[in-house]
Amino acid sequence: MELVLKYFPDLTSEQIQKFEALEELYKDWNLKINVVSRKDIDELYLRHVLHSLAIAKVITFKPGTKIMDVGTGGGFPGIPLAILFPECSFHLVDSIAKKLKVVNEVVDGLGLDNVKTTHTRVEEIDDTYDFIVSRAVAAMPTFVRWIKGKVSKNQNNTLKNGILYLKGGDLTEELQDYKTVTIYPINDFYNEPFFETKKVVHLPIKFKG
Ligand SMILES: C[S@@+](CC[C@H](N)C(=O)[O-])C[C@H]1O[C@@H](n2cnc3c(N)ncnc32)[C@H](O)[C@@H]1O
Repeated sequence: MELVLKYFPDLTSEQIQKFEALEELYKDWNLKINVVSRKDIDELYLRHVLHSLAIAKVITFKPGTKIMDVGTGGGFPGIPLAILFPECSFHLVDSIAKKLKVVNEVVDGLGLDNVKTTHTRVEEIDDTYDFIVSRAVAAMPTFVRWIKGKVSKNQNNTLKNGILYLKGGDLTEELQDYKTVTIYPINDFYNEPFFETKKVVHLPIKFKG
């Protein structure tokens, strides 16, 4: 938890209490339903919480911003972001029910009333969002196809509406077709070896009309 405070020193006591409660909740639920690997559970704050919150180093979501986390798995990046931005709404979607069982338990345990979850493939979602966040779900061309028509036009934030994706490695080839993409190396925000090759990718989405 000190790691989170190191990079997010302005958390409220309520946010600190929720981030502290996360570890216990995940440890308990992970014993029953394994959604987070053992190594990752031991380094939950580095590998999951801080990594998810890298998106918040790129953008401060304004109150009322509507966000979908596609392929949330055990709740990342959606749950840490929902704690950090309690006045934004988060829709966490995954195609595997047992993962969402854990997410629902954590959401209830933390009393996160700005989070809803849906068990479905994202292609089936019929709604629009200001931003779509994600980590480790699909290659960008596939991902962009999945979320087509799901990004809304309203722009109240500092970044243009679209995708904020957590990705690692060399992205030159995968992202070469996207002229409007911006890549933020996470080690510009955090000084931790774990993030050495990791990035936040912002891809604004054009919409019709
Ligand atoms: C490697 S896991 C990543 C989970 C989480 N985002 C994280 O980083 O810890 C990929 C997740 O995407 C989900 N997924 C894959 N394709 C999907 C789709 N079309 N719609 C919804 N979820 C999908 C899988 O069920 C899985 O939970």
